[in-house]
Amino acid sequence: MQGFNSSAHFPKTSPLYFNGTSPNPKLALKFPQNYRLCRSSNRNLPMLKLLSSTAATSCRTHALTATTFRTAAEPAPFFKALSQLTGLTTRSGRTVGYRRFFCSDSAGKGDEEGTVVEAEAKSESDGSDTKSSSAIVSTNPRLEDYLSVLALPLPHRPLFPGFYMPIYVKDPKLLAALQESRKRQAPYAGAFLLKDDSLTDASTDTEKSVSDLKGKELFNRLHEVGTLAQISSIQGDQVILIGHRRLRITEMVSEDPLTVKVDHLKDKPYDKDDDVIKATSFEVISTLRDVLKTSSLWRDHVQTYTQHIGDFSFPRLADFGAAISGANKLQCQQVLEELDVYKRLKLTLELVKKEMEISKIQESIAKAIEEKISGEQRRYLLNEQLKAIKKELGLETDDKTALSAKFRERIEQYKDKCPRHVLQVIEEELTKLQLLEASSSEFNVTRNYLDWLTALPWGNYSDENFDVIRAQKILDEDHYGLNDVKERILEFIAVGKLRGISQGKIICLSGPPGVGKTSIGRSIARALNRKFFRFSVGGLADVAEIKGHRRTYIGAMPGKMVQCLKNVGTANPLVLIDEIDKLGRGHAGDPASALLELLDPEQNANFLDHYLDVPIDLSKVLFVCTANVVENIPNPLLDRMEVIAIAGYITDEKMHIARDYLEKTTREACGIKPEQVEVTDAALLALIENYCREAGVRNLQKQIEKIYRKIALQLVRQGVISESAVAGEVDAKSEETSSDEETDESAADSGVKHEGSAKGAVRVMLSFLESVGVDLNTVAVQMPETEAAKTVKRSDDAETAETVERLDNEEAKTVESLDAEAARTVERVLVDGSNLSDYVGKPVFHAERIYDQTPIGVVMGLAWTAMGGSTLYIETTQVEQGEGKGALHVTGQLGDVMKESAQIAHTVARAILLEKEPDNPFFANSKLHLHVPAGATPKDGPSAGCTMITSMLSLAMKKPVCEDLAMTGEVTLTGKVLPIGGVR
Ligand SMILES: Nc1ncnc2c1ncn2[C@@H]1O[C@H](COP(=O)(O)OP(=O)(O)OP(=O)(O)O)[C@@H](O)[C@H]1O
Repeated sequence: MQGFNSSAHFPKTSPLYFNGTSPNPKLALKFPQNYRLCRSSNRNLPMLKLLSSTAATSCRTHALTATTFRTAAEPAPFFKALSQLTGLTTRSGRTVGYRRFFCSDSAGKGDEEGTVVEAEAKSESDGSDTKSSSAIVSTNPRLEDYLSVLALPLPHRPLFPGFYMPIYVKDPKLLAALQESRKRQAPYAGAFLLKDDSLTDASTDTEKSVSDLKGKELFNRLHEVGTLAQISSIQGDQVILIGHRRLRITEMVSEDPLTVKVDHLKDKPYDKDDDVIKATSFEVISTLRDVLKTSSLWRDHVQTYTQHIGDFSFPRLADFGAAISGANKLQCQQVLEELDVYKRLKLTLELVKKEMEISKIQESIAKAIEEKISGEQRRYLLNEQLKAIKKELGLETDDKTALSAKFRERIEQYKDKCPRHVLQVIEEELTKLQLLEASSSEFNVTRNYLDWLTALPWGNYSDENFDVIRAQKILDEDHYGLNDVKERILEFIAVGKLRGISQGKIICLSGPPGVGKTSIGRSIARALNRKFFRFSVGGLADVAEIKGHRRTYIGAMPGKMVQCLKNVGTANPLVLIDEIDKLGRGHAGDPASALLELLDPEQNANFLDHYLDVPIDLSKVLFVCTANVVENIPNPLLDRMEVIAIAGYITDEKMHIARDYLEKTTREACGIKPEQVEVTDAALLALIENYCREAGVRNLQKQIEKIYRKIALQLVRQGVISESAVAGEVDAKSEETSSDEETDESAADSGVKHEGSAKGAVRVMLSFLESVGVDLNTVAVQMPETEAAKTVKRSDDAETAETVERLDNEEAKTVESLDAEAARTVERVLVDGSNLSDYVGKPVFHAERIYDQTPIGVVMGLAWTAMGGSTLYIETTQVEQGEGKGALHVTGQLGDVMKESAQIAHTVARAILLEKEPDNPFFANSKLHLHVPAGATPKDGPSAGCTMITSMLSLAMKKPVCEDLAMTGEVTLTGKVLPIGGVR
């Protein structure tokens, strides 16, 4: 124990070796299990080679115990390098402390054979005074005696000498063999990297599949070069291995568990003073140092290494670099297989350089993210500071205060009219708002709620107009006819005038499309001076659309009525509920029932919207609904409505509407002046009869728009042509004018000449005055000048003014005449029956009159169609005659009802004939064929009954029916004609 600091205490821990030296069993007899002695060959200082107590599973190092330090005065080169590498400084003197280096001399050994025995032997041969006990003699085999070892497959990375590695052994036989060998004091095995299976994906080559490999198969999959591994501990199926020296498999000994014969490999001899090797190793160290600066992971590795490595050498450095690099297993295996130290160092250098690049990228990524985060934090902080400063200076109140102030200001205007309970709710919500955190979701809910609550026009009504005359004027202005509707509105106004207030009512306008239901609604609002709001409920299936969502839902909204009130800003608007007969019915409740609450005058004074949650008064709202088919309106709703039917327009009404309303508005919309166009009555009539036969006027309006658009284009085109013609003429005229100007210039010249003669006369006069002795110095100077100037001026001014005036007049005349000419060229566009098809295309409908004279057995009937109605013929002919052949055959795509009604007609006609001509056996002996053209159009209904009877009787009695007579009506079996509906 000479030279050994016996005062040091070492914890007894499991022996995990990082130094690559084998634990000497001899020593184990003398020293505590977890340390052993070596010495620095330089100064013969005993060196305690600490055996790491690092727990294999946690990779934590606990072995921080007393070791001796080398003095700083004699630092070995690698010691210095690695001292820098770890960033730790050594303390000079033989201080007992944390071990941070290893003996550089041992590097010269170039192999991990530096066992204690050898170290002792070496120290003895060096003649050092530190003597180990040579009495300790090993009875166990030395490392090189292990020539046949169990082969352990390593799936992920090779094991480098000096490193430990935990592996999991799933194969129970192999595990038992390992345990057995441990017991036999020969805890060594061979660890070999597994080759990738060419058939399976490397990533699926899991531990399990590794354990499935056995015998020869496993043998073939092992890399030849591996590591002699000490089995440090076995816990369950976890085996901790410590790498010692390189091995090469020579042959297989036994299959299960796989045992192989091995050669122990030694590094090729090298010159440790070789400059290239030194330089390469320095480069490896310096690169490692660079990586260390950025990678904390590496720092741990290096620290562990420097703490526990015993023999520093070039080969060891190469192994170390490769082992801690993130290189893939094949690259690591390459390093393991390389026995040439210089080449191994080079390979390692490549790997650590790559690592360096990766760590640089890692650093830049980390930096970028850090910068981003810190930038956002900074901005947030600054914003908060800014807010605080502004608040302190009184420049800005915080969000909450500003919001509360806004809401208070809004409600201030309705304070007197707003119901008390609403004011109370608003106040409560405002208080709540102040207490809530601005970033919380509840804050947003409250803010939105207050926004809606304060935006409604509480008690704000528009001034109603009770002037019946004015209202009538407005209604007539916008719509022709519709007297029922107009009358009802005037009644409503009259009642309102007498009572002083108007009550909300529900009017339902029903009728075919395009008869003006929607547009009259707008007109009524105008006549009553109410705000207008329209919403269509066609296809509406969600009750929430009417009653609103509950506030608890994300994105909750109030219903349509609340939206309407906010929109119009008054509490008594006219609300047009369009297409009420097309209300949808979905899973989300029954919208018809929700509308009931909205429309019912009994209930809507306290209409409760789910979102708003405070009752609102809708009793002053005038509801107007529109529907195409009244029968489709849910009964409870229909009950509460006052239905006004608009039947559709007859041709005469359509003519008026087209002439006085549609044409006017379309003309204005197209920017055409009334005098520029004329659409004749014949054209309008043709348009109505041959193009637009529907009950409403929407299609008629479209056709008129079509005509006017075409006229507009025609006018613009003509305008362009005549403009260019005018421009041509103006050019010609201006040329003429310029030649006139030239003439005037010559006239001006003659003026000058004239002026010249005037000046001559003055001169004669002056010489005369001189001759009579008058001192005319001044006079003479002034006189002729003044005179001359005056003369010249007069002549100049007069002439020029005259010329200009003349020219102006001429130009004005030219422009005027050209304008007139242009106006003449842009002619009035005339649309009449003959050119109507140029504007609207070929007629859609043709005259239905097929016969000028209806033959026997043919009668004209009336039919109801979606367009309103039309006429059709019913024809009957005799097919066969003979005793008892009486029968009826019907064609023309007739529905069941119509077929039945044909049978009834046959029976009734027979009865009538029997009554009128008892001797006529026509029906009994004739097979009849009844047809209703056009065969492509499906027809149904009972109302053709009387027409069919007439047609059959006409045939039976051989009498034609009057050609301008049409009929319709269902007939009973006894011959009674039932009343019809829907005909105006
Ligand atoms: N009596 C009329 N006088 C003047 N214009 C009319 C008249 N009737 C309808 N119109 C015009 O016809 C056009 C179509 O009318 P509107 O859209 O109101 O029809 P509607 O009955 O509401 O149809 P739908 O049932 O399809 O909604 C409007 O431009 C309207 O001005």
